[in-house]
Amino acid sequence: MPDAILSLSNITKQFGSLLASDDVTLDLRPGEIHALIGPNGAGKSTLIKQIAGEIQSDSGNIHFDGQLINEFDAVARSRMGLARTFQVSSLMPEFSVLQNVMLARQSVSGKVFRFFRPVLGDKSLVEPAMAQLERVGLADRAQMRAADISHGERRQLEMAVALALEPKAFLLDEPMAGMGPEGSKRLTGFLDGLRAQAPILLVEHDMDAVFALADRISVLVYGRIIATGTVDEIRGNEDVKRAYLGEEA
Ligand SMILES: Nc1ncnc2c1ncn2[C@@H]1O[C@H](COP(=O)(O)OP(=O)(O)OP(=O)(O)O)[C@@H](O)[C@H]1O
Repeated sequence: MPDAILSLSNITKQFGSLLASDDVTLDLRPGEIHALIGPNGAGKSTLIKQIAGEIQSDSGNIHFDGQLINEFDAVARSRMGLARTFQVSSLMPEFSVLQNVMLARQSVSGKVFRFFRPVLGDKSLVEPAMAQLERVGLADRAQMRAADISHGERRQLEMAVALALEPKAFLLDEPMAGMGPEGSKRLTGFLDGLRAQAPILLVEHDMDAVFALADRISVLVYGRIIATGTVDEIRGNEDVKRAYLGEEA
């Protein structure tokens, strides 16, 4: 079994009397899509936030790329190559589509700028940024303001920004949300290929996408992982059917 790039051991997080993460242990291995599913309020987003460093766990350890990262803040984790995407806040709406990707590129280029202007004038960033836009199918929108593109295109742009960061792992929180059937299909195909670049921890309610993509699935219910396994194992698991999948499986 290949070494995990990301591993959580015995993570707990309590909000008042609510145990949002209850002794969670899971890992993400090279080349895989590991889906995290579960009912509303099960604690999926809370877990992603702890991995990304946005909220602190009460106990447990998180290792990423061979290091214990419990004490690292979100910026440090993202610099290490942990890419959290599909947060609209990560885009700059007034900048062009191309400029958004250029800004992401410069953050990994090692150059430090205090202001945006020098970045946007750096011609060496244009070509790699355009290449990322080509990959996600957004090259023809390069000069539009990020604020003016469609919802689906914004998702593609977030993906291009994530790619530009050259991450070692992706954390994707409901990428299919708000997408039409056509958009979901396109994104599913894209994510399928993306796992070759970096493994993906995928939180998603769209079960068609999860069953099509996941190498492994973990099921979270009331903050606890009740099962981890392949698509077939999870579909056939009686506890999972009772707690979440019901007729859907
Ligand atoms: N900052 C907070 N303070 C108090 N309670 C919180 C906080 N954040 C989340 N919760 C609670 O923790 C539980 C888990 O929430 P979380 O958003 O992680 O679930 P989820 O599985 O992502 O749900 P969904 O599928 O609806 O997005 C919920 O009961 C939620 O109300």
